Amino acid sequence: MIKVGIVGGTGYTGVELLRLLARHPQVRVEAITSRSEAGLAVSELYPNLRGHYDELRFSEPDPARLAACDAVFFATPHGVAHALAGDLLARGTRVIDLSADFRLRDAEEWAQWYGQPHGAPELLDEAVYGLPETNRERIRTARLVAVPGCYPTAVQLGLLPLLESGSIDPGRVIADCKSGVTGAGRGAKIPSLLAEASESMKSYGASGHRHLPEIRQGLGDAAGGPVELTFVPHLTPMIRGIHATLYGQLGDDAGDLQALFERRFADEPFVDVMPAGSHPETRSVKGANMCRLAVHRPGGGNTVVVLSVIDNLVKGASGQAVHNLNLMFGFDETAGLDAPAMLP
Ligand SMILES: NC(=O)C1=CN([C@@H]2O[C@H](COP(=O)(O)OP(=O)(O)OC[C@H]3O[C@@H](n4cnc5c(N)ncnc54)[C@H](OP(=O)(O)O)[C@@H]3O)[C@@H](O)[C@H]2O)C=CC1
Ligand SMILES: CC(=O)N[C@@H](CCC(=O)OP(=O)(O)O)C(=O)O
Repeated sequence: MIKVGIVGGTGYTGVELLRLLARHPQVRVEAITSRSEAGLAVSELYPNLRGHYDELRFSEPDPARLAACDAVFFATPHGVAHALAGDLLARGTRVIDLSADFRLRDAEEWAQWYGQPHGAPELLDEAVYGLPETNRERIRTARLVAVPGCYPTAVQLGLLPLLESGSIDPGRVIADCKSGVTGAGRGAKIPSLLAEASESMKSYGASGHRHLPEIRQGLGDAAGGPVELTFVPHLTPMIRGIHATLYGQLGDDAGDLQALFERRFADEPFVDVMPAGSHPETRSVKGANMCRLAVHRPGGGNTVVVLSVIDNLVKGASGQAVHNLNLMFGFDETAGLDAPAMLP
């Protein structure tokens, strides 16, 4: 049994960590922080957790208490892990960061996209990008893991087989993505109000979203060179879910794409390549640590269309974070993560 801490326990990804870890046989949540709810019992704020964490209360972030844990999750806005991760690592606590603080390898690029200087550039060399489907072996020994963003997870998984095999032109890739409103976090924001977000849909960040450099970095690694990506995110009136529709231009010698995808993900417990002709729905992954993919070649032409769905809070954040924890501590990869999706 290991002890874990969660910084940012009142947000959507924090409470999702609690829900998943409640079923984890080898993990005990020892500390959970919130500055605004310090002193409150977890089960009082989140009655769905009654009976699971009855002794646990939110507390102010206390470095000594966090350092007594084997691992600490950061489910906080960007910048928070920059400030605290170095101290925890120095005291022997491993860090799993759900924010974007350590996802980009280049501190200058991070500063440009996040509008503030990188707060811990000295840790970037040892940070491991926590996409198990590409980095499994490095994650096992990592002390600091940067859990990928939600859009970056859905987009990279959908494009990896095509770019790794050189099947598509890396100069012309399009990712048209839709997210539910929990992607924007639990903080009060006007665009997340029911009257603003329901019965409507809109794009945002079309000329540059902060996930663009992260996705480009990952796809570039897969392709072995730069990838020109057009990425347009949209806000849709659903609570959870990401739907990515991905377009690539095939070369003349593209083979059996269905077989390519099935081979690439044959041993992956959290990627499901659906039968040819499928159209995965976001509700088929709601609450589950799963990415469902379908690959299409409309009219047998040169454009490949990949459909990729995840739950932004599970495979797009907290579930993937627990998967990383399982790898880092040598647990069964699926521990705490074997629940199927909820339908409807
Ligand atoms: N929502 C999603 O779908 C996804 C989110 N992420 C990332 O995960 C992180 C958390 O997201 P989400 O759960 O949605 O965010 P929320 O806004 O819902 O929650 C943020 C949490 O962080 C705490 N917090 C805020 N500021 C600080 C601070 N300065 N020091 C310590 N704690 C702080 C808050 O509690 P309090 O203020 O009380 O301390 C709260 O518990 C973000 O970086 C986000 O980008 C990644 C993938 C998907
Ligand atoms: C709907 C919505 O607002 N989504 C967020 C992305 C989700 C997220 O939390 O970003 P990370 O994965 O990088 O942490 C956005 O576009 O900024």
